[in-house]
Amino acid sequence: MYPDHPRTPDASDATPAAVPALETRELTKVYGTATAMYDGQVAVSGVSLAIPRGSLYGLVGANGAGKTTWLSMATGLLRPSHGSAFLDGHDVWADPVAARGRVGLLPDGPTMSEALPGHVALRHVGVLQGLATDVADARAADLMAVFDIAGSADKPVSSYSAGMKKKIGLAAALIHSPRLLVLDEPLEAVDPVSAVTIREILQRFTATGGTVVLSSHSMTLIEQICTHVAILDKGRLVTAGETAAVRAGTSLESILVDTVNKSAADGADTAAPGLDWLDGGNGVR
Ligand SMILES: Nc1ncnc2c1ncn2[C@@H]1O[C@H](COP(=O)(O)OP(=O)(O)OP(=O)(O)O)[C@@H](O)[C@H]1O
Repeated sequence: MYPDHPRTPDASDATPAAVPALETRELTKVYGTATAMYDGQVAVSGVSLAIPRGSLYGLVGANGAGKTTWLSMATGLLRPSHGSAFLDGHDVWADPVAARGRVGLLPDGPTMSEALPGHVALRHVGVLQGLATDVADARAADLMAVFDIAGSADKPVSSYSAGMKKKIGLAAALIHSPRLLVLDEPLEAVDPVSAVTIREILQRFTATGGTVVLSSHSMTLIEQICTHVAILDKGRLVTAGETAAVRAGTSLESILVDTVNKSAADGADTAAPGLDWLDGGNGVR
């Protein structure tokens, strides 16, 4: 039932297993230009992380923790302020063609021309990734069937629901059968049935030698399918490792909540306001 095209062999298949699929060293992003009045927004601060090949690596953190910024820098979508990133040992900025060809990306935002019908948009992505047109068409059809959006193949992507756009974005990330998948919140807005399918595809992908890095706010998803997990808080890497070791017998949710609460308490100079006025409409307006 799943797309079953073998990954195209290339020189990268000779990469030693010890070389991480993705590695960042001291990766840092400061948005904006620092002035006398403004320090700039430090979104990611000195994150060094190695993603082992064959792992299904989860990235978690509160809203604004820096997940999207780190993923974007790690894959060459966003230039870092400092530090470096490597895909299969290739420097993302010094050797962009070799590095970026290895990765299938589901970024936070549109990945294709949304004015095009879904199957045409996917064909374009496949051809841009070096596939012959007939191969791209066949894979687009396979992927749209698996993700249950084949019935909308002739409709423009702009007319798709949020979940359908997520699924066609995932199809675009998979179409060239990459070695590494980097997915920003792949299950956001996706229905439960499709979510099961996607989880199975990701697990199958790693079982056949691929590597997946994904961000998610679903601790259940991370606990159930991720071999490894990293926690970001306010742009800093708090902890990373095998999921069981990071959990250490407790839940990821409680670790994340404790981490965020502790750093909020450390940074607060006054107690957060309550919402006493939110009383079901019974109080004084
Ligand atoms: N283009 C930008 N310009 C300025 N600041 C930005 C920009 N993009 C993100 N930020 C800031 O960088 C920080 C990290 O944002 P980022 O989107 O990476 O977090 P995230 O962990 O992916 O959040 P979420 O879970 O809400 O998607 C936040 O403080 C955010 O406001």
